[in-house]
Amino acid sequence: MAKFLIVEARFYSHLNDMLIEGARAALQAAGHEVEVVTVPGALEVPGAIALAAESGQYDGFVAIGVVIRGETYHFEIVAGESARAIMALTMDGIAIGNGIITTENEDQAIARADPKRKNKGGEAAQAAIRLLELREKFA
Ligand SMILES: Nc1c(NC[C@H](O)[C@H](O)[C@H](O)CO)[nH]c(=O)[nH]c1=O
Ligand SMILES: CC(=O)[C@@H](O)COP(=O)(O)O
Repeated sequence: MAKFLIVEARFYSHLNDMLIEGARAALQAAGHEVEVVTVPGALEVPGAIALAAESGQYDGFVAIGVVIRGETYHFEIVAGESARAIMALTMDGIAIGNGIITTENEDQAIARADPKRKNKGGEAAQAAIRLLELREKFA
């Protein structure tokens, strides 16, 4: 059994609830322990994961959040920079699944957050589980 931390950017609560449901189900089905912490937005997720990884208390991480395009360039910054920073942490050997969905509108986000539809939360959890397996295989 491993210990996973879900770091959620709670910008759209109802969508996060679905993403977390999917992620938690996948992690628990694989026999892992799950904790959840909350940050304001997707830009804070990589930093929170870095802090938690430094603590040595967790084996893997799932980033959860929703970024929906608005009127300005800020979508590109929030979506792109959170993904880039999470990828950089992954390249440092931290097992992270990225479940921060980035969409043009809420309908697209609902389809991807719903565990009974595209289940992107569960998908991200499976990715984190696999990366942890590989880290242990290559250790
Ligand atoms: N617009 C969205 C944000 N914006 C907030 C940023 O993530 C960040 O919290 C703020 O800039 C303070 O540093 N965050 C999301 O997760 N989703 C959005 O749609
Ligand atoms: C993704 C965002 O930053 C977005 O929610 C903000 O909307 P806007 O670009 O209209 O300020």
